[in-house]
Amino acid sequence: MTIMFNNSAPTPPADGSRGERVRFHDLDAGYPGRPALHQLSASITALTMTALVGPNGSGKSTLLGVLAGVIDATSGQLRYAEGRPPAFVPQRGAVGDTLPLTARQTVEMGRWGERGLWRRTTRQDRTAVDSAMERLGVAGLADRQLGELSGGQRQRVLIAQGLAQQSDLLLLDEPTTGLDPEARKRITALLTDLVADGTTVVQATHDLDAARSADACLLLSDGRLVGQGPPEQILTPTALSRIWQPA
Ligand SMILES: Nc1ncnc2c1ncn2[C@@H]1O[C@H](COP(=O)(O)OP(=O)(O)OP(=O)(O)O)[C@@H](O)[C@H]1O
Repeated sequence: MTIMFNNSAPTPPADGSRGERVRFHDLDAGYPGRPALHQLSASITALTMTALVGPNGSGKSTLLGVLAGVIDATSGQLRYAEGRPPAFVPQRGAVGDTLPLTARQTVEMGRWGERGLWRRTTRQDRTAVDSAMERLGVAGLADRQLGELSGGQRQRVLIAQGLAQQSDLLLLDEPTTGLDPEARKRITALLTDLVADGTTVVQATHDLDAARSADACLLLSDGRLVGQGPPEQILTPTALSRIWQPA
């Protein structure tokens, strides 16, 4: 497995086209005794929103994990354009309810990669945490225990943790799952704003409205990439019914 970094910055070239932020080729990945991704090749355009779509078990979280660097690919190539290390927002259900952490402490964990566990918090850390919490509308929840928050509040705290990392590449695993339609819309609008502000966003989602508002979709089925392109070309009724057909 090769991981490469190149020197093309993720800013749009003068002709208005956008560069690639991430490219992968023939990527295989999985878990002991269980291959989950097979020969995936695609690119993520900088400063766009990409939706990873597919049925349960199709490999969306595994692909996000590989892009985030928390799961090792077993073969293939993964190339990042120059930029900061990705920020990863895991599925809400993957974060324990019983962790004795306040909302603010949870967001502060987003700064660990920058400052390490032991260095004292700097003014820059505090500013990053404050601004992420304000942007997600969770500043008023700072002292509440994470486990006491509603699903939507907890989701916003986790996204704030991702934002506090101040990366230009934000990877989110099902950020709108389990939320009411209003909360889903708010999070989708926020992600769209982040793209406009210079972030490349990749989200795994079962929310077809969110996927349709993305710039590009990667459609997965059984660990294989079966479609990539603009949502109107990929999320067609035929493709969706074929992929979601009961076995
Ligand atoms: N920790 C794990 N150990 C072993 N196998 C796993 C593990 N996590 C996922 N898998 C398997 O890898 C495959 C892909 O799972 P993955 O979680 O990436 O799918 P997904 O598309 O994100 O699913 P969902 O929509 O249900 O979240 C599935 O067959 C799944 O059973």
